[in-house]
Amino acid sequence: MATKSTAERMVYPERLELDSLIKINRQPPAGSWCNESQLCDLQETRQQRRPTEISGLQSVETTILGIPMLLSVRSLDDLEQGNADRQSTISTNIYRSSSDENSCILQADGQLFIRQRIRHLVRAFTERAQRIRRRLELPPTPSTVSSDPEDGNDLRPPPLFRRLQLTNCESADSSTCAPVAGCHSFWGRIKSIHCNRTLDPQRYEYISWLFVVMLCYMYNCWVIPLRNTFPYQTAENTPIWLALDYSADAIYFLDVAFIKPRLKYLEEGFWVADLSLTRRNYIQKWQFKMDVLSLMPLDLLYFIFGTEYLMLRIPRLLKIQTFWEFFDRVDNMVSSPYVVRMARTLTYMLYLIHLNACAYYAFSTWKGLGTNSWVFSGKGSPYIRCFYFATKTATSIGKNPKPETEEESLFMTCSWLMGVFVFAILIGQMRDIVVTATRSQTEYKKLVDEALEYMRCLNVPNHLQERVKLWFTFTWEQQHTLDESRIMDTLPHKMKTDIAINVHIQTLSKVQLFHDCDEALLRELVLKLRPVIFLPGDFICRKGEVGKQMYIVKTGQVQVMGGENESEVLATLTEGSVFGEISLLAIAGCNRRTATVRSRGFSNLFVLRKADLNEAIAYYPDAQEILKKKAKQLIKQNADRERNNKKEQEMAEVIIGNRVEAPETPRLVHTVMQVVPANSPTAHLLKYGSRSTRRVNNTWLNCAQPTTENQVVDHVGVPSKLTALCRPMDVCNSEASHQCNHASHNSDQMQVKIINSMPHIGNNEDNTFQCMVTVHREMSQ
Ligand SMILES: Nc1ncnc2c1ncn2[C@@H]1O[C@@H]2COP(=O)(O)O[C@H]2[C@H]1O
Repeated sequence: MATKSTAERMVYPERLELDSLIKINRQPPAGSWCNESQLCDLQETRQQRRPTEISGLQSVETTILGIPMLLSVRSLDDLEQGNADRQSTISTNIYRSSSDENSCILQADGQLFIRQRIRHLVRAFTERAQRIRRRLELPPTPSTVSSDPEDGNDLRPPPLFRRLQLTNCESADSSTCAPVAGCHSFWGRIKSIHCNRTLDPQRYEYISWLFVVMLCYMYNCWVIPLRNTFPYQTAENTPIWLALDYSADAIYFLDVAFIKPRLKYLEEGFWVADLSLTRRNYIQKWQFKMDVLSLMPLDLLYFIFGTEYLMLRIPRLLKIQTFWEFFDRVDNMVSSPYVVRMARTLTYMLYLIHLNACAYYAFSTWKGLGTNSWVFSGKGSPYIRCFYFATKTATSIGKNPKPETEEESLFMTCSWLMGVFVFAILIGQMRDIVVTATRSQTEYKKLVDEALEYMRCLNVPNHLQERVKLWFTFTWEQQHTLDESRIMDTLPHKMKTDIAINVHIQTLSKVQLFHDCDEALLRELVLKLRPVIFLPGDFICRKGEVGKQMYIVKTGQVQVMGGENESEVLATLTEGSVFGEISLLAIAGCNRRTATVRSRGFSNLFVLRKADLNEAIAYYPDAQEILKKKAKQLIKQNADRERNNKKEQEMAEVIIGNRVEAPETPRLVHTVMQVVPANSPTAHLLKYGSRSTRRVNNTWLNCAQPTTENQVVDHVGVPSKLTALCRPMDVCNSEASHQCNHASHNSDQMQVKIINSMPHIGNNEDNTFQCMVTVHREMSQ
């Protein structure tokens, strides 16, 4: 192994050796190449004529087996150069004279040597490449998990969806074990551990096991000093205590023998899952020594000293690493690590008090229970009384009995010192934990207060203040931070992308637009998305504004408004919809918004700024095309819709106007009417006209009173707009607002034809309805 690595290592002294060898033995004249056949001849000659020289050379070759990289590269270059030269000149540069024989032999030796070296190098490189490949095939480390496409973080749509469907079931090593069915169940997981043979230290199964071992450790920590000092172990309950002790020992043993040696570990950034390696890794650790020591069977000495000699179990306390490991792992795993940290600090405090209580009781029994006012009187529950005393002294709360002897004074001094130093540190830690846990909330509250104070100073209307408050509340509820970027900015770019993808994956997987986009583009875009929250009724963008950003709906609904006065809902967009891209891409040659978009309820959107979008898609022409195509589709859709609307309105047009003086009835008609019977159809027709005439007449309505706003200023036949105020009772006794359509001009000679009208807006104070009518004069005078 050592020789091999020495051979592979390439060092400079060897280069010197080869250089000196070349210098001493070879001084090739320029252009003294020999061809292949000559080379063979020369080799033969060399073998025949110069055995000593060759052996010398061979020995030198052996010494320079580990050719330095620099030299090897140079030699390779030389060789390549030589080969190239030889291609062109070999036919011309022949072995010229016998005086060059020696140099040619050396040349051949050199080439042979270089060939060997190249072969050796190739072999070494191949082996190294294979080794690296094998490593890369190992399972990824947690830090690479999120970016591993195999793991489902590939942003291309199909894997995206696949990722959502991925189960947590880790397939067992196929070489050793078939995949475990139903691996979600506890037993499935246990089986999977058995099949995999090694354990992932970050998995729940291992942490659950750690919890069990930690409980055993706590049991030992608490019970050993307790039973050693307090009279809680009696002849009757000794078997129970022993059973508990040995159960804990059994768990210790299982941990040391079967669990810890199977733990995967990280080496050079890769998880090592080979059982022999994991075992070796554990054995080499300091923890292993401590674990083995903790299992020291000193209890065998019970046979000599008796079972009440609990100090023999003190080595069990050496397994403290498990306690720390458990809390560290849980700290990384749970959503509120503050609780875990508090629990750990509290455990330390309680344990110190426990030890102090045991010491106080031991001291009291040594001095004699109740012998003076300081020692424990022996009345009541000894443990509770002593624990109370220890708490008082450690925290310096309450009145402590005065020590009467030096030993007692010494004990009290130690207790107080412990209280001052150790407890002060622990309580300080607790305060830090609480402050950290609530810091973001405190900051949020401060910000809200500042914002409201500012608005109050500026006399901002109350309803607006209420909206701001609502925004703060909703944003906090949704994100638990007001400045997401502050947290993210501390992370490396790669990790930020991974997190962003993980966070936004649900939404992005629903964005139809991204289904056809390049994955790399998505990775770029995802970091540039900024979350924004809109309240019900908020306008996200308005028609005609300059478009500076586009949006993706994360949650909630937004409405695209269009038509006259933007009262028509063109579309309701939900999760995964994209809007605002038309003006960004300046499709119709203009960068204005083509529609108004407003939030229906509370909406969570992602915003993508124009500059970011342009920067990202600059290198992705395909994506640009897709975006443009989709934008064009929308524009076309809107245009079609507008055309259809116009058509419908034209179909529904109503001609209204003032009654026009009927022309004088011709005399002939009067004569005919006198002749025909009064009830006959002819008389009816002559009197009331045909059906169609009647219909038209009926639509000539006696409408609203004229208002000053009624103006028709256009030329004959040219449509124009006019605002009519109509009283509902005047408008054909109708009550509905849409009857504003029937508003007319009061001009005697004028009929107006409504070709467009705006729906009812609302009634004014004087009980009139306002509507906008587009008219053109049908006839006049
Ligand atoms: N008919 C429609 N259906 C859905 N979305 C639309 C429709 N018309 C316009 N939009 C979107 O509303 C956006 C308004 O701003 P833009 O014009 O930038 O981009 C527009 C489109 O993304």
